[in-house]
Amino acid sequence: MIQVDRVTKHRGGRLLWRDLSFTVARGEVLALTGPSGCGKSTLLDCIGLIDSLDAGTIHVGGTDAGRSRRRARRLRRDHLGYLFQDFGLVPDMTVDANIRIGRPGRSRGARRMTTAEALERVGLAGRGSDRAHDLSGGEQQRVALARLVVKQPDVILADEPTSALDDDNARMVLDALGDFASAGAAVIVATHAAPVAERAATVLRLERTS
Ligand SMILES: Nc1ncnc2c1ncn2[C@@H]1O[C@H](COP(=O)(O)OP(=O)(O)OP(=O)(O)O)[C@@H](O)[C@H]1O
Repeated sequence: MIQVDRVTKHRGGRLLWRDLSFTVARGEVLALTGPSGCGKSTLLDCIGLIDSLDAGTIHVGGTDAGRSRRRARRLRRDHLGYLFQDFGLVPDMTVDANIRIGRPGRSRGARRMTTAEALERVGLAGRGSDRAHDLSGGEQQRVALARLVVKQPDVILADEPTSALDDDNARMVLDALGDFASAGAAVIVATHAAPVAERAATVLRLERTS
């Protein structure tokens, strides 16, 4: 589902990674680990088509967006889903509106779940008209999960998704990521947390180059 081929990236004059290649299949969870500053978030951003490479290619579902912004936009809309450490919600918007940002995505199987059903799935039934900024951190990450539940993307990119959460909410997020993979998504998680990496089928450790 994700094919990373000989990618290279510099930041601020420093080499982050050179000629890096790997693949992530549907149903697979890959953990990206390594010391602070080694470029985990940057690599996720490149795979998520919100940052650009210096060299190499990344295919998402067989398509390389290359330099085409339109193709990148389509791939983001149709295939990619994100989960961030700081939740990535629009604070002044309602929970329902935040969940709808993820659509249209791709509906796997039969009917797409409604926002109300997705909220029930993540334990937030009836909270759709609350403003995102009125929710706790754990609740906000549940909203971000509900957005993925509705969108059902083929690829989920999660950047330190549990580091701002207590143990119960962290476990819920990890269970949900496992469920997305079981349903056929390719999942990549950047993390410092050993329990997160332990759940992944594959661990890719990046090193600091200097
Ligand atoms: N917008 C930016 N402009 C210039 N340099 C940046 C920018 N964002 C990050 N960097 C630098 O790029 C390098 C890689 O950062 P990145 O956030 O990808 O690492 P990371 O492995 O995810 O780190 P952490 O584990 O601390 O989150 C760091 O040296 C960082 O200072």
